[in-house]
Amino acid sequence: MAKLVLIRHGQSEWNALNLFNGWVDTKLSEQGIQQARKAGEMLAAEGIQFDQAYTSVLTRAITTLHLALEEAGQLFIPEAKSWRLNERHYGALQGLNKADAAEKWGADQVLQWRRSYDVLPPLLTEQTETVEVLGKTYAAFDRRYADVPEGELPFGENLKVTLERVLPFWASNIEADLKAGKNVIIAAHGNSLRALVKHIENISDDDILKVEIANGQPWIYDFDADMKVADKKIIGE
Ligand SMILES: O=C(O)[C@@H](CO)OP(=O)(O)O
Repeated sequence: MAKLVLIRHGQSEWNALNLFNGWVDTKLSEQGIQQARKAGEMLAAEGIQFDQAYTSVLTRAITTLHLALEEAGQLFIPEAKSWRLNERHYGALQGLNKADAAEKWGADQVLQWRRSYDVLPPLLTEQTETVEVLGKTYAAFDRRYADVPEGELPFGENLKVTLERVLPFWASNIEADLKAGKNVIIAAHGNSLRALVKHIENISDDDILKVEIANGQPWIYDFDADMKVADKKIIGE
């Protein structure tokens, strides 16, 4: 039986400010750092021995993985990073305050953008766009995306599109490891993990709207030999 642990990164500086984050590369807040360490302690208490780690190319997820594995005494395991595990790309909403957006466009529209399966956010138009927040300029894209296949670089995604770009990596790496009996840990993001959870648990397009994944709370799945979920628990709730 192989185990899969999903961890959403600890609170980011932009989560704390209630800003749309998406692909903007923000850091963990102090609280986020503590949440990541706590997740590692809880995983150590579970006694899980990991064989492989995966994360996105965004700092908040990578840092969370490293802090958690350090606490669990398993920083030595192999790790791979992929843009396919990045947060859903929030398009032109990136850097905006979520409460301000709800006032401007209405709470229901913002809920659809944030949680629906197939409503797209307003899209970016140029690869060179930047986001200005509190006097700092953030690039929408940089050289870490140089290997993204032609035409696949997103300018804004809904959960459906996010799932479509996560799935090839799931099949080629994560599922392949689990089938080989390896225990896998993934540190990623609220919406890239919601997409994975939808796939793993076969959740309907409507019901996925209600699924929330909290910062730093590990979701632990046990898979049987046929890749069916034999057990699932969320720790630290
Ligand atoms: O801002 C974001 O990128 C995500 C996750 O932090 O936000 P939301 O929960 O609104 O999808």
